[in-house]
Amino acid sequence: MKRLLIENIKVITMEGDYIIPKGYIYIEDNKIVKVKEGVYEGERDNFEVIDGKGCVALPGFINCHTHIPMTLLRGYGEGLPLMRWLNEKIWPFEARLTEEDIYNGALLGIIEMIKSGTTSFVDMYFREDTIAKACRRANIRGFLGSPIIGDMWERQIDETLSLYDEFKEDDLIKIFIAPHSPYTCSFETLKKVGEIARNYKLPIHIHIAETKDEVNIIREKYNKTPFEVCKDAGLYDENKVIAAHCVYLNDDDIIMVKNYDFTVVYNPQSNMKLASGVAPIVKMMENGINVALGTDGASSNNNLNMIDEMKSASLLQKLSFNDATALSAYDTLKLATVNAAKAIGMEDKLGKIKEGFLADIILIDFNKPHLNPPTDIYSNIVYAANGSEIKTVIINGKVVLKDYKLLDIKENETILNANQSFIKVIERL
Ligand SMILES: CSC[C@H]1O[C@@H](n2cnc3c(O)ncnc32)[C@H](O)[C@@H]1O
Ligand SMILES: [Zn+2]
Repeated sequence: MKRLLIENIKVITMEGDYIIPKGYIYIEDNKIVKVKEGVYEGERDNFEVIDGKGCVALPGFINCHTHIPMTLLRGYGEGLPLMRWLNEKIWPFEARLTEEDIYNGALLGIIEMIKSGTTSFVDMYFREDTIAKACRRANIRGFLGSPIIGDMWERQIDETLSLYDEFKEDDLIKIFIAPHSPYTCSFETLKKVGEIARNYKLPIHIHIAETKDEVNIIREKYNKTPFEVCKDAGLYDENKVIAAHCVYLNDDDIIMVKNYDFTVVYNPQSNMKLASGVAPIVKMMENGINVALGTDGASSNNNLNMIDEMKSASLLQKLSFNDATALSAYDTLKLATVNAAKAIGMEDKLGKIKEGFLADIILIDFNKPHLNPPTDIYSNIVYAANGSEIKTVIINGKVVLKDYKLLDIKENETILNANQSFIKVIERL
């Protein structure tokens, strides 16, 4: 059995607002066995010990909406709104990606995420089998959905089912079903996806109501809102749904989705960058809808940093509702941890530092000028931190980042490979 002890540590448990001012976290294999105030007094033979002095422990962040290999498209297709961005720049580039490029982009994204405190991500992209390999290489949790989009949907559903077969016993990888959106999937496709999700108990990961253009396209085709179309196709019935964006929803949509197991994933930076709009997150939360947080792909953000995203998330709601009390720092932290764990059906295993939970933990180094004085640690993490303070990252009980250094992955080589992939794709265009 592997034993890991983190001592002299302040712990933000995310169990209510319970903070342990100075204590220890004791981990056996991949589970948290003890979280306690004070000094560990048991025996110490065969232990890995981390001194957490000056650090704050937090559950690892769960990025609930990504397209991880899109790190290769960082800075590509700048300055366009969604539909032009996709049609003119992104989709032609993606059509030329090889499996190797996808692996290189995924590994680059994964190390960027680990170094900024993310320990799980919910992804939608081509070749999730390859992305799973990158997850295993880096020891990160991936909730992976192979896209269902356009006319090839029957073959794409088969792909999802074979991935499900391959990974159903996996510790780190879980397979989701991922219809791209109501504007790129037919009604028949959405119906079939709903059925498959029910039969195999696969959570659904989809984009809904991201832009006004989408709402207009759907209104013209169906005379309904995007949320109504998905409901009428039976997508929500008995299924767990994780819907990215949800910028444009009316009061009836809000009342409708709150009756289902439905999580809205707020992507503030992507929505600002593509000028898609501001999702009414405060209103959704007041109505009891679960809200989580995602970065979206690196091409519409342009990073995968959840600390950065939290700051935008909170500030944008305050500005949009003209209310400084809106989306507090603590509630914003919940979007990236507790609410995210609920979104992926892991609320009894992830999102808190709690006995019996999986050991996905990050240590934030508060010995930094910009994090002092530590008057309000929630506010310092959400508004003052920038990700560069993530000193140690533990995923599934394994230390993957220690003293700011990745233990198992060569960072420079990963960067080089991704840059070479980008150049090769451009040559193929
Ligand atoms: C078919 S895999 C996922 C697909 O989605 C594209 N994408 C990336 N960001 C967005 C977004 O904000 N809205 C809609 N689609 C998006 C990505 O480029 C892939 O083609
Ligand atoms: Zn997206």
